[in-house]
Amino acid sequence: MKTLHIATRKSPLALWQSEHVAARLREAHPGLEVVLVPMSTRGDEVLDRSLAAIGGKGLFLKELESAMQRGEADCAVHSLKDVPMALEPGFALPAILVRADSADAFVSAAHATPMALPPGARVGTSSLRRQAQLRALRPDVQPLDVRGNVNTRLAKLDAGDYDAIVLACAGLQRLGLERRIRMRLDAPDWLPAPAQGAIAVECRDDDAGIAALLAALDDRDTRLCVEAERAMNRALDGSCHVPVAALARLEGERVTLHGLVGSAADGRLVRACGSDMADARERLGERVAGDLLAAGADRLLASI
Ligand SMILES: NCc1[nH]cc(CCC(=O)O)c1CC(=O)O
Repeated sequence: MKTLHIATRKSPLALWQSEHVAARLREAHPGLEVVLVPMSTRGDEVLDRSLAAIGGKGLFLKELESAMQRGEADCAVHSLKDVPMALEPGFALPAILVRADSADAFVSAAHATPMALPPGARVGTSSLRRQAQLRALRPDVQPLDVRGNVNTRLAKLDAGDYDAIVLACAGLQRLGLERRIRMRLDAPDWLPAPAQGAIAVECRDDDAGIAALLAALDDRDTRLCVEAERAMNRALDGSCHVPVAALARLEGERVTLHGLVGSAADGRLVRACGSDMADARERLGERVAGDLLAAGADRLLASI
């Protein structure tokens, strides 16, 4: 086989994840040459506006997808939580790697937990999902935007711009920064982004040879869980643009899914939970989404 080219973003976390995929591919296919093709995306370059304002999650993928269409790359590595619920036509995700830590992390030098923050504390997170859950716990703290990669956000915390920030445990662990985690924010009380902690590999859907190579890295248990989470998110996307969080767990052949939608403005949260056989994971996701809407997620949207 020729050399496999992996398109990747250039942030330290993106490069770690792509090197990880490259190493797993070399193990799975001895003799296969794998190289990275690092590139910049609009989501990385435009840092002065919120992601929602410049076009959403898809911005991290577009340049990588164009490289695959031009034949400059065979596949691209993503954090699955940054991949839109509807993939661009012509692309597929043949590999979802075994999930790392899915939890969010509370990061602060001075304060051990969100409850220990002083009144009015400044907490850096641009994620409306994290802002809503923070305000539910501590209505008095001020969530403030912080864009940029993980290292940039930590540098802003260290410079005193914030009293604390919230990041994904998985990103900190991959970068060797696990010591920065003061407290894990665990499910079901605090829920992460759908598919947080899972790495996915994308390729063109007409490239059966590449898809077969990548499929060697696919982890069935992770896929079953993230498909339930993403089905829930997809079902809500049509009806509301509010922060969504979800986490599914597999026990035997049963998937249990916790979901919530929230308001970043006032910290109201609506929660739902359900469980079903793994085969019915997408219907489970849709059912939990329906329960969230029935429990008030629709009214929450109307009041925003
Ligand atoms: N939004 C950026 C992003 N995308 C994926 C991760 C973490 C790694 C993962 O979820 O697999 C992060 C950083 C963060 O949220 O702290």
